[in-house]
Amino acid sequence: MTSRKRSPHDFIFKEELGHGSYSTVFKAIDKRSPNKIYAIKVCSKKHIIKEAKVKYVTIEKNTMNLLAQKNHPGIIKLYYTFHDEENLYFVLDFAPGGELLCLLHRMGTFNELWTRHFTVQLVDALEFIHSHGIIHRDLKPENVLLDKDGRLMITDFGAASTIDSSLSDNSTRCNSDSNSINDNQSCASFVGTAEYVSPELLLYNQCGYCSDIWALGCMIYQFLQGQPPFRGENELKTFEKIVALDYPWGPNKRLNNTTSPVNPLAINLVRKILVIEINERIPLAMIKKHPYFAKIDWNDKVKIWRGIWQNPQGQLLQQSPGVPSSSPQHVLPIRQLHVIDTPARNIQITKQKRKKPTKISSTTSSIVVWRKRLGISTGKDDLGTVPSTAPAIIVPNDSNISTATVTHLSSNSASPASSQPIQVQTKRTQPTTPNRIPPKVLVNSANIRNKPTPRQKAIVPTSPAPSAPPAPSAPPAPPAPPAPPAPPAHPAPPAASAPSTLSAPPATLAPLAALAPSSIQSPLPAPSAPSTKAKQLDVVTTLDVKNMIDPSILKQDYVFIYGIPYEAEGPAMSLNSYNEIDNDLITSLVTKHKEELKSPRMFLQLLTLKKNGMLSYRNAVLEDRDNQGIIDHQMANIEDTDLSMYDFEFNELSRKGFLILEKYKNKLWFISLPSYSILSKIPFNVEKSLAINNNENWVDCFFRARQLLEEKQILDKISNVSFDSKASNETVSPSPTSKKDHTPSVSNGVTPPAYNAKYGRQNNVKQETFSRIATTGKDKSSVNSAFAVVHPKVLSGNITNRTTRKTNVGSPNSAPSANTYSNNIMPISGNRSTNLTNNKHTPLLSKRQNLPTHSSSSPTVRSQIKSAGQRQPTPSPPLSPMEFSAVKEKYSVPSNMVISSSRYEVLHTLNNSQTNFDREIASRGASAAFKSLQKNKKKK
Ligand SMILES: Nc1ncnc2c1ncn2[C@@H]1O[C@H](COP(=O)(O)OP(=O)(O)OP(=O)(O)O)[C@@H](O)[C@H]1O
Repeated sequence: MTSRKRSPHDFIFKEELGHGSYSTVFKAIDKRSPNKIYAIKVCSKKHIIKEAKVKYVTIEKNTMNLLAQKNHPGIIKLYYTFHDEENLYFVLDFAPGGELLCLLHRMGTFNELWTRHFTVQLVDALEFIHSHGIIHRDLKPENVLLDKDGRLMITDFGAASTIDSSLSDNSTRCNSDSNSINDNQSCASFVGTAEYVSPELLLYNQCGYCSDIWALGCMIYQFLQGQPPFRGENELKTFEKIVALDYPWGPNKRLNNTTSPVNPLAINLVRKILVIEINERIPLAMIKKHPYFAKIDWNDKVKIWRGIWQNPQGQLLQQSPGVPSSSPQHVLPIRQLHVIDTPARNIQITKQKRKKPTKISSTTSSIVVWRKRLGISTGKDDLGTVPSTAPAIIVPNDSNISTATVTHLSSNSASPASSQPIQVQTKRTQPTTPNRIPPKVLVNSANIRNKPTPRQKAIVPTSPAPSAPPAPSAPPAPPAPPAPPAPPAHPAPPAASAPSTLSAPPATLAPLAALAPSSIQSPLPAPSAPSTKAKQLDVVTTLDVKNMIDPSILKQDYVFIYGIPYEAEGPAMSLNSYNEIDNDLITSLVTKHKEELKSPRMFLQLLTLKKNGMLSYRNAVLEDRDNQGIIDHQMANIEDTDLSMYDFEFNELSRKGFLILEKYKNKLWFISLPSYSILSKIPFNVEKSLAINNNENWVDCFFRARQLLEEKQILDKISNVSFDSKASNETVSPSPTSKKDHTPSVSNGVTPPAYNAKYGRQNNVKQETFSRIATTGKDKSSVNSAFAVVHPKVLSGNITNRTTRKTNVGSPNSAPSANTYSNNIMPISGNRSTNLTNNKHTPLLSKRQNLPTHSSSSPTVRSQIKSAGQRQPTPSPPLSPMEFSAVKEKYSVPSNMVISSSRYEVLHTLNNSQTNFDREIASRGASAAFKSLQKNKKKK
């Protein structure tokens, strides 16, 4: 690490890359050497102290300092640290590829080659970390970032712990066949993330290098299966699964629904890692010798540390033993992945695919509660009563349950239980239904479909007219409709998206299992009759399917619709200034039409959102009353780049929620959700209950629709590409650094993405994707003032996501977890009240919260950070036609590249405004209207 004193003034702060529980990370350029781009982690001192995070910051700094002394490609390097009155600053390697988790979620699972490639790098990096006496303790795909070439870099050492050097020397730490265990106080505290926490920490308050290895095993599994092995409905259930080794294997399932068998060697490796007994858990040294890595030359660091999209097929990532050569290899070409190498990566498929792993808080309450429940002593960290004996862990009766004894490893017998062996009933073998649907899905399925929601109850009349004609608008249930696809927002357990395969054993695995060396146990259980549980699942699924009205509908419900025409006039404004302006525009229009909006409408409309993105409505009353057939009025297509969505709580008398859809140059659509009381007074018979998914929020479903479309586009592309040498020789888009030099209209450091007009337009690529997040924070207060504006044209707008731990405000790579949209969703409503009655208008678009304070930094730095964080507009330099074509040429990308929304912005802008780049901007509609509105304000 360089000792030269640096300060915030030495850097130009650009856009925010994300934030963690106690920090915000910005991209920054070194003023002294502008070619150097860093990630600067800014930690507000006040916040750190208030949230009692001092310990973690210190650990992180010390650990990274230690590791930075020796360069290792697999570790994010800490270059400088400094502080001012307000903040601490960590200057780090910039990882433009974002989190490995994002990549994984984009792809669903990694194929054989990628899994091995990343695992090899993880093992090498982990070995390096361990060789310095450091246990990471929070290894997970979220804490692994990617550099521009797709090389992974481990980060987030806030939970790290050092092994007392007296306990083991270098050779025994990681190169020997033993797994060191550390039971010193700091090491045994509860840190980590529920899904990746090791059994020794859960059971004995202990962790060691072996705990990182456990997490590595979880990650390998996740690469192959798309989600971590142990995931319960809550933390406690997750812990139960961990100590019971309860995890299923299914085929490697890709986003395009193709499946390929999992290499039995990989399964074997994971099984050797996910072992409760730490002495039996395979150590790193042995992992390297595992047949899964038979062709890896661990000494060839250059080869090992090639970026994933630098790897020509067949070199490092050779076909491995155990996998038939005919097995499908979906390897993206280099340029396909370049999309994540730019700030413009905001395709949201993935994050929505998962349930956010729960980070175990420093209070460790979950583990303490869990242990207490099981009567396990929590040793010195236990604040509760200590039982005299440690009872067996109870897991549900299952034919696969075997009993294993986990001996207590601690020499420290602080608690009476610690000297007792703990009987753990452990599922050593794979469950009989490898493809079983996770309980969560069953619960959802049953609950959602079979139990009426409050709203459903409300709209079912107490005494329906017996002669009521069948709903004319209800399309007949198709004879064998496909089961509803799992919402993209859900993690993709193999069976979740294909309920029809619930009880079927994965046939694709069978031939592969036969190929496995005899020493390797087949991952497949012997085919057995489906369990009662599975049968129940089938019944539920069948019922669900029968009950489905139209599988193409994502959501359908009764609403009041107001279409308010407005004129888009006045000069255009820059994309970057749109957000704030737009907010005011909406506020103003709501004010203007408040009387109209407040007055209840006579007729409810049945609003329908289809999975293809089409939004239409029909008059529920007329159709229902007169049986006149369905007249669907098209409103918009969700993927329309000119469409934006807003969502805020209306909270006025009977109104429950409020949603605005804006269609450029057309109308503002105000969609109001009727309250239960209104619904119950509806005079007509709606008991046919055309409502579908009415327990889900509209905006969430819009996101889902977009997500489905996005996924489809990506899958279309992925399925069309092949990974050959030709592809790898083609030009790779410029690095973010080089782009910058020629980037027009760079505000907040968001470089214009590359674009290919020919491809984007002519091939009918839907470039528009999701939005960035406008505002969010971990704490409720920040979220409460959040208001998401989603506008694809404005660098894809903003989404507020109250459940996401991290939010990359201003960074397109900040796509919020897709899962949050579908599971926890409701990104925004409830917090953005527009009090029309009092005629007070809370700003609809709140400023970003949770930023570190910068008041004591220099005005320049402050303003840089501020502008980076708050996305204030910066003037766009005009481009001459020649410059324009140079830019266009420079950023043109191969035709197989996914174009995300930000790319589209530039594409669109360049396309439409060759001569007046800085004036003719894409969002001419509402933005222009608002300009005139602003003028009016000024006049007043
Ligand atoms: N070096 C980096 N390069 C690029 N992006 C980064 C870098 N470091 C962090 N980020 C981004 O910023 C986000 C926040 O990082 P940070 O380390 O502050 O939080 P975290 O470690 O993920 O959270 P916590 O420490 O609360 O668990 C990350 O999720 C990542 O997306």
